[in-house]
Amino acid sequence: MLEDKIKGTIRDVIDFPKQGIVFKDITPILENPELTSEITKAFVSKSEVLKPDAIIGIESRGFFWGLLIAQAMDIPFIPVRKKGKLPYKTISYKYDLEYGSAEIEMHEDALSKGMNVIVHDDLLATGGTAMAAAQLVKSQGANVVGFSFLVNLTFLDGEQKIAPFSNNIISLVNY
Ligand SMILES: O=P(O)(O)OC[C@H]1O[C@H](OP(=O)(O)OP(=O)(O)O)[C@H](O)[C@@H]1O
Ligand SMILES: Nc1ncnc2[nH]cnc12
Repeated sequence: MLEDKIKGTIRDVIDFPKQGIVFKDITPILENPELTSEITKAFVSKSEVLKPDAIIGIESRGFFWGLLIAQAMDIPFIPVRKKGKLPYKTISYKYDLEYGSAEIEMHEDALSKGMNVIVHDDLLATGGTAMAAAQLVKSQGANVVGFSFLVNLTFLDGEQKIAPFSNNIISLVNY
């Protein structure tokens, strides 16, 4: 089963980046092209029914599959980046993380009104990051038709935070 293969490949790193955090390191998956491609196909088959016009990928680990999914679906990929990284005019949103706080940005012309998008990231923890990205989407008059994550840390209840934007929450692996 794909979930077992993913779980068997993810590496737990204890106390990174802070004491008490068990960090889910997905980099061993990226070293396995076959598994990476299998994951892309799984995301695409679960995303197709939502008929998105674009995939929003969140820096930095949301870029790994975000672009692969968008390419496979032949739709645009839109990067959401940490503050100060995007060169053109931006809109921004501040949020809390499992281990700190951050601010993310999107180019102000990246979305147009009425567009339907999926917000993608590697991992859902408290949901602060995905919610911030969804806020950026909504502020542009576009719609979040779903979220997709490789990993959902269900014990942190991130789904509760993002469900008001869309109930379509795809996750390939749950802990
Ligand atoms: O649901 P949340 O509590 O908001 O946490 C999830 C976010 O945290 C991680 O990113 P991180 O900020 O560590 O940055 P990175 O992807 O650049 O490593 C992860 O990739 C998600 O973006
Ligand atoms: N425990 C965790 N592992 C990997 N990425 C994370 N992002 C937020 N919490 C995380």
